[in-house]
Amino acid sequence: MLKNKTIGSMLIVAGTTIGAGMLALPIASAGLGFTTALSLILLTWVLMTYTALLMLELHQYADRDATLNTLAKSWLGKRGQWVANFSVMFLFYALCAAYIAGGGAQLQEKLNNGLSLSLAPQVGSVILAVVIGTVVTLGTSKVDKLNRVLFTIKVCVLASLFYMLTPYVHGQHLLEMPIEQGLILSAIPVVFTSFGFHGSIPSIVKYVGLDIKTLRKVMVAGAALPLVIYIFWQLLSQGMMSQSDLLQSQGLPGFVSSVASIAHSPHVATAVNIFADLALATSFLGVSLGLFDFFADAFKKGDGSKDRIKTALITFIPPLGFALFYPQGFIMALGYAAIALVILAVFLPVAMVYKQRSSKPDAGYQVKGGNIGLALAALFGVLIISAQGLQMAGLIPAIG
Ligand SMILES: N[C@@H](Cc1ccccc1)C(=O)O
Repeated sequence: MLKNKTIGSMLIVAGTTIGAGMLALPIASAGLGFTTALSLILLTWVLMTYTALLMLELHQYADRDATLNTLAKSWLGKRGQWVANFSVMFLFYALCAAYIAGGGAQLQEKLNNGLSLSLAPQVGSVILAVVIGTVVTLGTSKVDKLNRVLFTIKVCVLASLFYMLTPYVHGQHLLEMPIEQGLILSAIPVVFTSFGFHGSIPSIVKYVGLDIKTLRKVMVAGAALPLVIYIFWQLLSQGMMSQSDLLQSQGLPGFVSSVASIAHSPHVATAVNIFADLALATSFLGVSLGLFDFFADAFKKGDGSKDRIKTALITFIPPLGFALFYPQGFIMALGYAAIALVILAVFLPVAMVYKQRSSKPDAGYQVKGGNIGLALAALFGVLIISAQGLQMAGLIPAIG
């Protein structure tokens, strides 16, 4: 059973991580050249795995169902708790709203085409929110089961895409250098967000139990799988087109049609679209699970069905409302999501672990790297926030 949960949890981590961010990667890193993009991806992966392990270092002394709210309260006091709660809610509501709006529109289009209906996009959003909301309310083991199915299909679709596209990769495209140094800074927040899953760590701890050895495996493997997939994805996207062609593609649909026309195959476009839908679905599952458990803890809701339904309403109604009434307002909110993610996935773990290590010198599990590791992680956090700030102020090119 535990082994089963270990694999399931690893897939929840990988499924949450591989989402909208991966779809944005080829365009976000278009002007970097393969080597630079690869270095940035590797560096971000190290950072995110490191901070996920820091979270485990914290969880080992806390209750099994502790969340960022309780951890921040005990290590950083009321103000820290406030910052933690605000960043979790901001990040998760923004992501859920974006998934509901984006996924809902895709679902509506499929229903209309498949069943010759003429539903409004909002209907798609409502259906998507109700389906995912029901699964999350039914419990983590149901999320695990659905996620396994979706994730397996997602990997198969991706594998067939890789198979179809590899012949079109040209080595010389991979040797291109960055077009403009500023583009590196612009790509940082997108790459960083694409490796994000940290809000779901407390849910995984609650599900697996406080077995730090197993949890470490879950985090390391769960973050390594996206790394491998992202590297292949970069090889394909940057190997098939020159940087200038990539830079000219108009968002994801433009990128998909260029790829499909290079491969002379409509199947490629279908596969990318299916993959995009599944990426949104698994990421939405993981993110809403994290938000659900966060609220259950914050409002002291139990695991009875009445309480779970109440928690589900707090989790899903606000982002659904935003998605229905302000479908476009989220591009901006997503820009800020990177900042909330730096707070939640870098600054808070670093600060809490620093405090915990000073008060418990003979700690059980301790991530390697000491204070230098903590300082470097914090420094990267500052760099990411600065990159996002410069982009918002219009001082470096914005992408996506
Ligand atoms: N990594 C996710 C986004 C995400 C960030 C932070 C937490 C959870 C999910 C994506 O690419 O879509």
